[in-house]
Order: sequence, then C-alpha cells, then structure tokens
Amino acid sequence: MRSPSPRSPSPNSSSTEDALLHGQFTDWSAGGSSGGSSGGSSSGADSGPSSPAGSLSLPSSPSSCTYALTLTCTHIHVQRICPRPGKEGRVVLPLSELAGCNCPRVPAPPLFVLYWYPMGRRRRGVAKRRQVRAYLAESRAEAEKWNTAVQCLLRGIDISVYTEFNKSLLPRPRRLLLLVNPFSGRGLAMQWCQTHILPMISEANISYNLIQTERQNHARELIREISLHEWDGIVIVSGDGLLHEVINGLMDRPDWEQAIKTPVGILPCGSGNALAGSVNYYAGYDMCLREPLLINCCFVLCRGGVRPMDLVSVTTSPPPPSASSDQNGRPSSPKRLFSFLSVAWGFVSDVDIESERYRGLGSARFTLGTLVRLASLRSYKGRLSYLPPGGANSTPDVPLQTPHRPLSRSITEGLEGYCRMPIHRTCSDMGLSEQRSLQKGDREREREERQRERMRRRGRTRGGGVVRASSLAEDRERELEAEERMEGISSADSNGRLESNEEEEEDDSTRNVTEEEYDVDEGKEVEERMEGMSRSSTESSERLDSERNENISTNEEGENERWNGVDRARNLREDNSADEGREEEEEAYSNPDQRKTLRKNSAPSSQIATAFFSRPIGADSEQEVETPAYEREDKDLNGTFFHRNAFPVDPARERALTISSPFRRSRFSLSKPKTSVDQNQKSSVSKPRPLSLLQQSNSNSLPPKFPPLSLALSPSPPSSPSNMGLPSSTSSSSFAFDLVQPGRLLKPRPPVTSPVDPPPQDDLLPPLDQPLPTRDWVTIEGDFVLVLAIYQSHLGADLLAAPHAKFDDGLIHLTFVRAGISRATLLRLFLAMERGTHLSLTSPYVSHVSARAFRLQPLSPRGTLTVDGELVPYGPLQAQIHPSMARVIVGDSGVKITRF
Ligand SMILES: Nc1ncnc2c1ncn2[C@@H]1O[C@H](COP(=O)(O)OP(=O)(O)OP(=O)(O)O)[C@@H](O)[C@H]1O
Repeated sequence: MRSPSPRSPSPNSSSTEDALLHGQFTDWSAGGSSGGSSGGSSSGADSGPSSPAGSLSLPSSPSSCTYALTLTCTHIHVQRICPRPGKEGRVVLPLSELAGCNCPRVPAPPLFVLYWYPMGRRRRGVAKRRQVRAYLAESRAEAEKWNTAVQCLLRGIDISVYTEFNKSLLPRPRRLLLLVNPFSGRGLAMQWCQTHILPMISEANISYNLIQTERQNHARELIREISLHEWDGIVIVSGDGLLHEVINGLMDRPDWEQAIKTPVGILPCGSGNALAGSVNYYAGYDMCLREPLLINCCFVLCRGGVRPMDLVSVTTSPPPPSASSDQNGRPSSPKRLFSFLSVAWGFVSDVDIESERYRGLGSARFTLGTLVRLASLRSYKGRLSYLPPGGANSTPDVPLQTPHRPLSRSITEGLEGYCRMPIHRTCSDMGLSEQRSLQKGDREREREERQRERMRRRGRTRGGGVVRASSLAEDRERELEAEERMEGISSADSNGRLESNEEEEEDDSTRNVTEEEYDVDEGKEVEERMEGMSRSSTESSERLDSERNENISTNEEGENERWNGVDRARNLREDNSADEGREEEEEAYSNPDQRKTLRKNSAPSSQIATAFFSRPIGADSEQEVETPAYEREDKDLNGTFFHRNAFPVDPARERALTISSPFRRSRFSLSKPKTSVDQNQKSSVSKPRPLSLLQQSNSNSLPPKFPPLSLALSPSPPSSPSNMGLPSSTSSSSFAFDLVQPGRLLKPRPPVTSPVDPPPQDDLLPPLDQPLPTRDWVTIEGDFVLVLAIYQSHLGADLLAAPHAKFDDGLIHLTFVRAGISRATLLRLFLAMERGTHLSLTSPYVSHVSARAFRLQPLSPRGTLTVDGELVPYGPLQAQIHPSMARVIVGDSGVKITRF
C-alpha cells in the first residue's frame, strides 16, 4: 500500500483542516463487493448494534474498491480512487459522529474499523443510526497508526502531523461501573444491555463492569462502600430512581466531597427517564423515547464529555412515628437527602406514584395517570416560600443565570393571580377535593360558612364565588371569567379606581359570543384529544388486565389477605364520598406490602379511562365542594399520622396570599436540633472496599438466557418535634402571617444556619422547625393543584418542563398551579410541556419562578411528595441548591466540558 505524504502542513499545525494522516486503503465489505458505494463499506446501517459485546460485527472480505483517506482534527475525508470516482465518490465523515474505532488483533487481517452513528431518518423524526466502515490497510502497523491517531483525537489528546503515533500515546481505556436495574421501566434493561449498550461501549474501547441490582437501595449500599478511584464513571442503566440512589450513596460516604465528583451517566431504561431527556436535549438531539433515546445517550457516554451538575439538598419530615422512632421510642430527625432532578407535590407526584400500577405501559403510564388524575382533580392547601435568585444571601461565587423572568416581574406578573386579585378571592374559590372528608355536622357548618362568604363576596364583586367545574368547557369559561376579572382589576389599578372591577364583572354576562364559541370549540378539541389518548391507553391496559388476571389466579390466597386491607381501608368511613373511598385505596396502596397487590388488582385502567369519559366531570365536583373534617387522627398516604382536627379554618389564613410573609411565631418547637444520622451513614464510616469483595461482576450477573458477554476489564436538619409532620390542633395561631405589601422592607435578621447538618451546610435555610428569615423570601399560601421544583430541563424524556434550565445554572425552577385552574387548561399545560412552550401559556393560575431555596409546608392532611420521583414522608420539606456539586456525563457537544 502506498502511503502518500500529507498535504504540506505548517510546522506548528493547529488548523483543524490540516491533514494529520493520509493513506490508501482497500474497501472491506460483506460479500466482497462494495457495489460502488461511496466512502467505503458500511454495515449495520439502519439498525442498532446487535452483536454481543466484544465480538464486534465486521464485514467479511475485501472488495475491489480502493479509497484515499485523509485525517484532519475534525473529519475523515474518504475519496474513492478505483473504480473512478463518480458523483458520489467523496464522503466527509465528521469525527463528532464517531463512537470509536479499532484495529482487530491477529489473526484478523490489518483492518481499520470505524463505528459511526450519523443521524438518519426514522419513522418518527430523526435519530442516530449505526454504520460500520472497515478499511484494509497495507500493513498492521499502518492500521494501528490510524487507529491510534483517531483514538487520540477522540480522547482529546493533542496531536500534529509530526506526532509519532504509537500506542503509548493513548491513556488507559476508560472504566465504567454499570449498574442495571433489571426491573426498571418495562423490564428491558438487561435485554438492551445485550443488544445496544455493551456492543457500543466496546466499540468505544471502554472497559466496564456490570452489576444488576437485586433490591431497592442495593446500589446505594454498594456505592457507599466501593473503592471509587478504580472507576472513571458510574453509569446507571435504569430510570432516574437508581441514579437518585447512587447520588445519595456517594453523599453518604465520609469522602463525599471527592466522591460526588465521580462522573455519573445515565442510559435510559426506566419509564420517566428525565435526566436522559435533558442529556439528549443538551446534546442537540430531537426529543425521542425508548431505543432512539438509549442510543443517543449511549453515544454521548462513548464521547465522554463531563459537565458540572447542581444538586439540591432536601430536608424532609421524619418518617411516620412507627417506622422512625429509635430504640428509646424517641421520634427520629428530619431526613436529609440529595436530589438531582425534582421535588413534586400535588398533581405531578400523584400521577407519578399512582401510575406505578400501569408500569407495564412504559412512559405511557404517565399519560394514563394524567388522565385519571385530571378526572378527579384535587387541590391541596399549603404554603410555599422561596428565596429568589439575587437575594441578600447571594454569594458572589455562585454562578446565577438570569431567571426566566426578572424577579420583580415574577412577583407581579407570575403571581398576578394573587397580587391583582383582592386577597379574599384567592382561596375560597378553590375548594376542590381536599374538602371532601368532612363529617356531616362539620359539613353543614362549613356549607353555611361558605354560603355566607359567597354572599359577602358577591356583594363586593358582583360575581365570582365558587363555580363548580362540570365540563371542560365550563372549566374554561370559569377560568376566562377569572382572567377577565383580573384584567379588570389590572386596568382599575392603572386608573387608580378599583371600582371599575364591578363594571367588568357585569360585562361578563354579556360576553362576546365569538369568544364563547371559541371556548366551546377549544373544549371539544381537548376532549377529542383526551378521547384519543384514552383509546390507546385502553388498548394497552387491556393487555395489562389479562396479565393481571393470570397473576391473580396464582396468588389468590395472599391476595385475599391483602385485599382485606384494601377493603378495610375502603370501609373505614362509611359516610365518606366515593372519591374518598378511592383515597383510602391509595392509602392502602402506599403500604409497600399492599402496593404489589394493588398493582395486580387495581381497577383495570380501561375501566378507569371509561369511567372518566362516560361520567360527567361534574360528578366529582359535587364532592369537591364538600369541606374537610379534620376530626380524627389518621394515616396519610405515606403512613404519616396526622390529626384530622389539626387546623381549623382560620380567617386570617383564608386570606391565602402572603408575599414575603415571615412567620410571626413558629409552630415548631425550638428544641435543639440533633444530627440526623441514619443507618446508612453509620455504615458509611467503614473504609471503602474494592468492588471485587462486594459484588459479582457481569459474567455472573447476566441471566443465563443471554450468551456470555466478553467481560469487562473490570479493575481488579434537626430533631423533630412530634407535631412536626403536620399542623397540630394547638398550632392554629401559627398560621397567622404578617400581610406584607410587596416592596415593603422587612427587618433583616441574621441568616440562620443549621449547625448540625452533615456537610454541605444549607446556609440559606434554617432548620426545618424554625422560621425562615424574613428578608428576601417570598411566601404564598393557598390552595395548590401542584408545586413542582425542577433543576433539569426535563421532567420526563418527553416533558420539557424547564426549557431554560441548565445542568449547572445554580437555580431551582419552580412551577406552581393554583386551584381554580380548569382541567382543559391543565391538560393544555402538559401538552404544551411536550414542546416546552408552556411558559408562554397565560393563565392566572400558573406561575413560573426561579429560586435558590424553598420551603414547602403542606397544610392538607394527605397528599404525596416525591423527590426525584421517589416517595418521601409527607410533611414540611425544604431544599436548597448546591451549585455544580456533582458531575454528569453529557457528551462533548456542549461548552465547558471536560473528558472523563
Ligand atoms: N433489583 C431491584 N428490585 C427492585 N427495585 C429496585 C431494584 N433496583 C432498583 N430498584 C428500585 O426501583 C425503583 C425504580 O427504579 P428506576 O427509577 O430506576 O426505574 P423506573 O421507576 O422505571 O424509572 P423512572 O424513575 O425513570 O420512571 C427505585 O426506587 C430503585 O431504588
């Protein structure tokens, strides 16, 4: 083989277009014929990798085509020499699309093999496709020289035309620890390892050790103990839940500060795959799901760029007394954990947890869950406080990104539903399903009280009052009325005359007909879309039902026993509404033992969907107007005990909105906080052990049905008073807030820090049982449909919840939706979230703000709270961002990346 000299390079070559290598090769293709293909042979196009790892698929024989290859810093130029080049005789292959290359050992011929993943058209959109290109070199030395040069470029090693290429230039192969949850998502993780992940990782010359997790918290325990310096990265082959375990395992370690800098990566095999969605987004790829998403993320992993990632330290309430008290019966402390994705309360967490029973549907479980939850829309009383970016405590070294809206506008516009409405309107309009559990006497009293309140309001505003949602169109109409009222108020504000509000209200009755028609049409359109979704969900759920029936017959005995639990839960309160019965079922569902049962036996999703669409939505709104009875001590969804009579309605609290409202008096005791040391942390003190002592490596852990894989080169806050979880009956006065007008200066207090939390300290937050600093904090109290705090762009692989979020922007992106929003608007919000356009959706009930810390105090006695999609004890919770604390593998398309 002739090896032509490179094109006259400059001595200090730095241009990306300068040729580093130039050579002539023979095409090596299956069947010995290239068929005149341009750029050499390619195999495996249009498909993902499918060969077992280690036995890389190669074409089988040389063809008669010869090619001249030129390597530059960014591309490989392939020019066909023989047969004579036609129109398509030249191809330029960008190195950015290369996952790896290799030079197979003897006795294989001297081949130089490239593994390309260019973008290609798929049935839905564009996604990466695999192509293998193999070229026969004249000698093994030549093939190895090319292989070394390309690998140097892929690993970011500086080379020039004068570089002597030999293997010693290359750093050792990267080593990854792959943790696989075989049950994540639809249970395909091991299969996808075999067909996609391991072949691709081998092509990129990455060594790996694969471990299947065996139970919940297995990964956390493992990560706490292994010797981390042996690994260049820890990669989760699962959903976000397993990464949550890994992050917390790293933070449990005594050497957490260094440990948390270990790059973590994600190969999506779960059902939500939010972080994978963010990685895919920032790599510049189209939104996709399932295998295309997996291939994109795997490619990103092979490229190896690492970026800093913010973590959020979350302090949750202590677990339920029975589970949390220590040996002396003392209640345990609030729990601290680290989150990389989100904290959710209300609609989002309800859907996440309740849709567990449709897990077999994969990501479609969230669609079905959303429809079911929309059908029985709930609201929750609560108080949300947050510290906007740029507050007094802002440290100069924290890289803060401009929030989506300037802070002042966030308050006046984002919260317009609060700020511009007369305060008395903001909470009493919104009585939804949290007000269902009243006992009869209380219901009467409450109804009278509400009636009086309504009359008072009518007297003042001539309209409004509680409007029951009975259909999507009605919902929308109601919302429009609110919008119009606010517009009225806004114009009144600008004219300095609030009285004009009344005129606006009167105008409501003679509203423009065209607008009404539009609303009805819009309502219909949304209903049609929902019906479409319901149909597809129904089909899938029928499949699930048949599986479920099989399971039921084999497990009948155990099931009966568990069902008794559900029945007991159902019968607990005879006088409760049907909807409440459902809540009881959910309560039973929260019990881990019963959860499995319910997953098998819960009402078929087809029935749920049918019930939703056949029943007028007003049916549940009938229940919604009932008011809560806080009468009995009971257990909430998470098993937390609470007092039903915990918080009698306080007129002061009814005023719903408080901006910058400090606690006048803490309802928490000021007992000295105790360090929270859980079992995990205790064991974390032990010295890290080499992995081999802990775990079998992948050859043992793969299920027998898979052919043996060519194995990796595995290298050898404060104590919590008992009333902490939820408000107690003695704490009602603690809900009194100073009503502070926006802009009024509050007396600054020195920042309160928790002296006892294990590092890193949450310097923006006092202990959970102490009041927040008054300065710079914004507090909102009222009825919420959802509160979502997210710090990645995606809430699921197909939900672009915070389009401006960056991995390391130092911000928590808060979205909250107030009660009063119509189902149609809420549905539109989630549909728009698929494209990330929801921020421009204008609804007075929806707000988006940025924060550096927040505290959430649920005031409704039951509900679900999730952190990174995992259930946490229900009760007050607070969180603070720790910028750039971890590192995530994101590929090399972004700025400021380093390689692992
Ligand atoms: N072998 C195992 N058996 C049972 N549970 C496991 C196992 N390994 C991990 N888990 C737990 O399963 C839960 C769900 O896992 P994961 O989040 O990875 O999947 P997913 O819920 O399908 O995905 P996503 O969070 O993206 O929706 C996590 O809480 C994790 O701790």
